[in-house]
Amino acid sequence: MVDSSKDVNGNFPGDKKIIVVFVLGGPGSGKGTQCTRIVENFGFTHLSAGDLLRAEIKSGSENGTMISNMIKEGKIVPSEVTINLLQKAMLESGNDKFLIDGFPRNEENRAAFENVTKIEPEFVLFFDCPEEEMEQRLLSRNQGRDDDNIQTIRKRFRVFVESSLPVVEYYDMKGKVQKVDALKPIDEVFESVKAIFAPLNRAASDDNKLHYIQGILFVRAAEARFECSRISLIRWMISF
Ligand SMILES: Nc1ncnc2c1ncn2[C@@H]1O[C@H](COP(=O)(O)OP(=O)(O)OP(=O)(O)O)[C@@H](O)[C@H]1O
Ligand SMILES: O=c1ccn([C@@H]2O[C@H](COP(=O)(O)O)[C@@H](O)[C@H]2O)c(=O)[nH]1
Repeated sequence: MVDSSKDVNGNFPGDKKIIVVFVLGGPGSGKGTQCTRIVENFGFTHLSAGDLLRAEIKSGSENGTMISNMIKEGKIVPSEVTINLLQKAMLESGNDKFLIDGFPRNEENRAAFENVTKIEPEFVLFFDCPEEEMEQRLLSRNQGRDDDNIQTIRKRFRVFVESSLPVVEYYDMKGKVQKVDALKPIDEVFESVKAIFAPLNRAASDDNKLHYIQGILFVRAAEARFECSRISLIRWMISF
């Protein structure tokens, strides 16, 4: 169901802070695996751009054949298609915290997303893993994906180095990249990930406390104003 607090153009209202974390890393670096754990522990909604594109193919959409051909070749689907799917999924989720996994894939994806949504990522979670390890993981993933074959895997690696790494470098220049050693076992990788997300929870809890204190002060001020008016009224009545 679409959240009615969003406007008809699908924009998030200006006063609502939307938190977006881009999750990037080579194919098979473990992005999806770690996102599942982040969702369980930190209340984010996980949006895998690849999963959304695969669902679009299955839905029988008019873009299905084009998307399917791009995926088989390891190529990047046009920005407007992916951004549309992401925006729709964000609005439908009702959440305000998102892990956007496997996007932006190139500079054009990045600029288009920021232009359309006006959202800058909180940070980029970057899973750093050697190609040999990623290749082994993808070849034994066994999820029946059309692109988990050695020919397409090699193409995906090339696209990652040529088009996606520059996006990571762009955000690194802005001091927004949190790099994780993804070669370690799953549990150890998640220990590093937890350390990155924990401060976000603390900031949210501090924010809640601040709002609570502001609420109490507001009530006390209202009570004081009421008391002053009551005294003025009694004085006025006595003066007769
Ligand atoms: N730290 C790890 N050590 C060993 N295997 C892992 C690790 N993390 C994930 N895997 C396994 O590697 C495979 C790829 O992981 P995952 O699907 O999470 O990667 P991904 O980065 O999301 O891949 P893609 O970009 O292709 O969608 C899976 O079979 C997963 O179980
Ligand atoms: O933003 C995106 C994300 C994905 N693609 C295409 O999908 C495949 C698979 O992506 P995964 O992240 O591994 O699930 C990818 O190789 C691209 O062909 C895309 O075009 N844009």
